[in-house]
Amino acid sequence: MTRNPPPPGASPPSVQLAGLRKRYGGVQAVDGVDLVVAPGEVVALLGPNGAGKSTTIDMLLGLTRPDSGEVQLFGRSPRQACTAGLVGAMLQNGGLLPEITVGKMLAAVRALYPRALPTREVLARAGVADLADTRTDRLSGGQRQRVRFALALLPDPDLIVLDEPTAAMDVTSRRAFWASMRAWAAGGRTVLFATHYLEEADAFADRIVLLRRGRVIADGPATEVKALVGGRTIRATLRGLDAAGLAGLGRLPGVARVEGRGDAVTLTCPDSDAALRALLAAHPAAEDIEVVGAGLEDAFVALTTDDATDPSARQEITR
Ligand SMILES: Nc1ncnc2c1ncn2[C@@H]1O[C@H](COP(=O)(O)OP(=O)(O)OP(=O)(O)O)[C@@H](O)[C@H]1O
Repeated sequence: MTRNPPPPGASPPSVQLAGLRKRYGGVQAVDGVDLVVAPGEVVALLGPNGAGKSTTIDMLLGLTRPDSGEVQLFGRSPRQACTAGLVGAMLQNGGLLPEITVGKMLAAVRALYPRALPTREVLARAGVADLADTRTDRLSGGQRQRVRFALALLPDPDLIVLDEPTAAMDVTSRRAFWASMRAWAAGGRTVLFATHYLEEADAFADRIVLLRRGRVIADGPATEVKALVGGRTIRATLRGLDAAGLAGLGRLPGVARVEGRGDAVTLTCPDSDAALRALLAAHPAAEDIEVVGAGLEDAFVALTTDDATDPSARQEITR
């Protein structure tokens, strides 16, 4: 990552995280995250429960102080960037003002920003114009989320940060939400969003940052990360395989993860062709060989959960 100042005239990155760490008691929630997001990028922070997505986002926004490391947004501290109205955020537990209509709430919050979009425009952009006269305590879970999205759009920010934005939405609301978001981002704005869903990251982001146990384990274009996690599974019977032999399978080319149960082994493979050749070379007596396509979600879960037989096998996908 670049820690030098940008050349004169170049715009600074929208987000620059360097060596970010945060520990809660015995849990290392974030363990050395480096990330640079350029203006106009749409980045998904992807990872299972507890991977450190929300903690990273809270530090990025200046809501949680890192134990060590640095955060810069547009070359400024998070507080300076937020005060200047450069950043809009939609967090998991953000509240809405009670006993007031959506329209009135947006107008009240709008007055706090140095520059802000007209309330009517924000209602339309967030797809909640029909909720302007609805009281905030009468909104459904999905509607609340979309109103919170409207709040995030109010300052007309250059960067929007969303922590699991579609968590309470049904399929129709999800689609409508992403359509609004796409239209907003099309103007060259930067978007960083956290999600558990690989499909959602793939559909919307042009770059995926995969987190596991507070660390970045993959970072690249959605297509590359998908290829990394969306491989195939090889199953085979290897008679008399011991623990060392099982660990050895995890080191074969093209293999990301290995599981063994008795004589039956299952290999999760980003490159099943290379893995199969290597498997047959190492174990010519292998029997009952099957190669099956892994669903993207299944492969993602396999690569990011903590119950792998041989943790060293997963180092192959670390960049
Ligand atoms: N305030 C806190 N106090 C103690 N532990 C915390 C706190 N916040 C987070 N953690 C722990 O830090 C780890 C990372 O949590 P974090 O919420 O950042 O993960 P996440 O990827 O956002 O998960 P989820 O998808 O469930 O929201 C977890 O083990 C969590 O229990």
